[in-house]
Amino acid sequence: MTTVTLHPALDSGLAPTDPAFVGGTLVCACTDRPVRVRVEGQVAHNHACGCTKCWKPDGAAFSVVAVAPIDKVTVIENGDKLAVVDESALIQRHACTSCGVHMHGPVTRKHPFQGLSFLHPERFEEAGWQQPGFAAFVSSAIEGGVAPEAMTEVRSRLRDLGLEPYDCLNPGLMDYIATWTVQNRA
Ligand SMILES: N[C@@H](CCC(=O)N[C@@H](CSCO)C(=O)NCC(=O)O)C(=O)O
Ligand SMILES: [Zn+2]
Ligand SMILES: [Zn+2]
Repeated sequence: MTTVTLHPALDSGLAPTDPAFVGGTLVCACTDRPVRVRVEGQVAHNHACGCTKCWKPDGAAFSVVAVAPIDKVTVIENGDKLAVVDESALIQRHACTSCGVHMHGPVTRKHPFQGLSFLHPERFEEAGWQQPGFAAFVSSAIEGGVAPEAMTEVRSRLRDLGLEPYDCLNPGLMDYIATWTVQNRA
């Protein structure tokens, strides 16, 4: 049986979250002119995501992705290297055109997540960022190439890490989306 690589920040156990983390700088993988993005404050709702849209390190089946308010996220260096991956997507993922790392993903459209930017906190130069709390879009990992037969083991390993696996978002976020939908009916 081949063991699926979940993600480098998951496979060897989660690092501690620092309650005093005040923010930091995300850096892409380029050695030449890396893109840097400043984030003020701690990230929220960090999760492992199995969807095909989120950026993953080479060989990883999951991304690690969190949110911060758009106004707390600023591109500070080499932003000319960024391009939007898919203009039609809800999350406007800005990727480094040299190394491919997604550096920020604002949601500006009318949506429950409007005003949030999706970030990959493992790209922080600093330690202490909020660790993932659940696993989302787990079944979508099959779309990304994980063998269906491996999914029982994948879900079991996620649970062992304390990351309850869901095939969409977690119940708190799904309830939030549904509540917003009711309140915003035309
Ligand atoms: N099966 C699809 C799912 C893609 C998807 O819906 N992804 C979610 C989660 S991304 C981070 O939590 C989403 O909200 N996407 C919005 C967007 O991508 O703009 C697949 O795997 O492709
Ligand atoms: Zn880069
Ligand atoms: Zn995703």
